[in-house]
Amino acid sequence: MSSPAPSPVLLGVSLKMYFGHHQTLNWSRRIAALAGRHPAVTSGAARLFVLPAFPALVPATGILAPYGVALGAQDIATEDSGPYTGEVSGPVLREIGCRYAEVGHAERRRLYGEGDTVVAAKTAAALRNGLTPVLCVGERDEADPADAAARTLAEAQRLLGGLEGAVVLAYEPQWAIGAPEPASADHIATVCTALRGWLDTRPRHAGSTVIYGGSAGPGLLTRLAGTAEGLFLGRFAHDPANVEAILDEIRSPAPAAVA
Ligand SMILES: O=C[C@H](O)COP(=O)(O)O
Repeated sequence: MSSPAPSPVLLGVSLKMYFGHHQTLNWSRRIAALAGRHPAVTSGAARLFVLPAFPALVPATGILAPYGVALGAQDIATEDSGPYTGEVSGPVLREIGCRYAEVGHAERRRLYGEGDTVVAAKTAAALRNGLTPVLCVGERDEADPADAAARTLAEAQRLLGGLEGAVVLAYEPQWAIGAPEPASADHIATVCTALRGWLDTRPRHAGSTVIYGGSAGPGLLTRLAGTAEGLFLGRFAHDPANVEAILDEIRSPAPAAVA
């Protein structure tokens, strides 16, 4: 009997606020072309999602969605409609074709004062609107792997406590974001394994995925050897050649033998 196919590797990219509008669309065209021809994507061994700035969501969906690349927002309002100047609601994100909404990123916590209450409310907003939250969790200061796992697990438990639905849990140790190198493979494996183990005890989060972000780039997936279910990429995805190098690390299923 053949063993079941492994779950697809999930690769997400947040463009944060790095690119101009036309630059975002040009980059999206290159990623679409890559997704259309790379065997890791065309075989279903890898799934891609992209989180551009809000104004690019509609045109980038037109470019990327035909190649199976999902789109998502880098933020979401806690409320679904009303007098919330400057916010973008879950229903609108859903209406324009988003599949994901990022919540809890360290930059939003640090620069915009978002705390657990807001992060949990944004996670709930994504779930009730049929969007998969990309919920970022991770320790602020460098800690040993066991300590980092305990802190990150407690954070995930706090944020997801009363909620139900599949999430992407993005383990992003804050000290590894914007750094020259990611956390060590051993560190990432310890924390992601703890998160996965907890999710496995929660049927209400069936279908969830644990990925790693924080200076992730080519070579890391291989070093992680399946201990994370994907990567959340930042700067190192700006060059599509790096995205291609990461896809090259994902083994595509061999074509079925002709009888
Ligand atoms: O959203 C992505 C992460 O914050 C990682 O960004 P980075 O790879 O540029 O450190």
